[in-house]
Amino acid sequence: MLEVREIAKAYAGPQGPVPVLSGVSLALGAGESLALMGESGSGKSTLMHILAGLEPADAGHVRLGGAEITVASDAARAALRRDRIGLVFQQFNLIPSLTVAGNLAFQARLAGRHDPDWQAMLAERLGLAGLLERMPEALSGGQQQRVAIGRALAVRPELLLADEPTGNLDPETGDRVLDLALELVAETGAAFLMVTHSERLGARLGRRLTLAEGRVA
Ligand SMILES: Nc1ncnc2c1ncn2[C@@H]1O[C@H](COP(=O)(O)OP(=O)(O)OP(=O)(O)O)[C@@H](O)[C@H]1O
Repeated sequence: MLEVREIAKAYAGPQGPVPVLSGVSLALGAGESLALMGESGSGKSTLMHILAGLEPADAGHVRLGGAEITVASDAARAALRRDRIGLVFQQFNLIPSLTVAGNLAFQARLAGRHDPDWQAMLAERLGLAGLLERMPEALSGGQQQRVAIGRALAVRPELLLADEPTGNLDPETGDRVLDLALELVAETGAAFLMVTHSERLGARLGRRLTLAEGRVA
């Protein structure tokens, strides 16, 4: 489903290109989960941005269900991200002017796949059914992150990418949010890749992959 081959990426530095990723490969099947770990600066966020099509790679391939993300145009990458990828960040990134219901529906509507029954089921499972008309500013951190997960899953993504999704939550709330995310990705058959610094959280995912200086350790 997700196939990553020999990804390379460098950023321009004052003395020439500084390599950040050097030949990173991985594969993730439907319903599988992977914790992406490694020290600060090892390239985790850069890899995640490339997988999401938010940044181009210098070399290598990312394929999601047969579609090539790496060589697609900016517009094609944006469409792939909208239609097939769910993204969850440490900062919940909800749209402040939309209610919880509006946030949940946002990406699915853009993708032309808004399904009120599926959204209602997600809201119920995520404990958001009583909060649908609230604005994000009136939610706790854990509630906001549950909305972000619901919004990402509402589109029924093939791939759910999460960058430190529980990093801004207290450990107990973070555990509950991760439990829900793991349950829902298992049920939807999405592939799930989560960046985390936490060995404890990483151990809860199916596999772990550690980056060190831009390579698979
Ligand atoms: N836009 C950019 N321009 C130049 N260098 C960058 C850019 N983005 C990231 N880097 C550099 O690339 C390296 C990897 O960064 P990245 O954010 O991927 O690491 P990370 O493993 O996610 O770190 P952390 O755990 O601290 O978030 C770092 O040395 C960083 O300074």
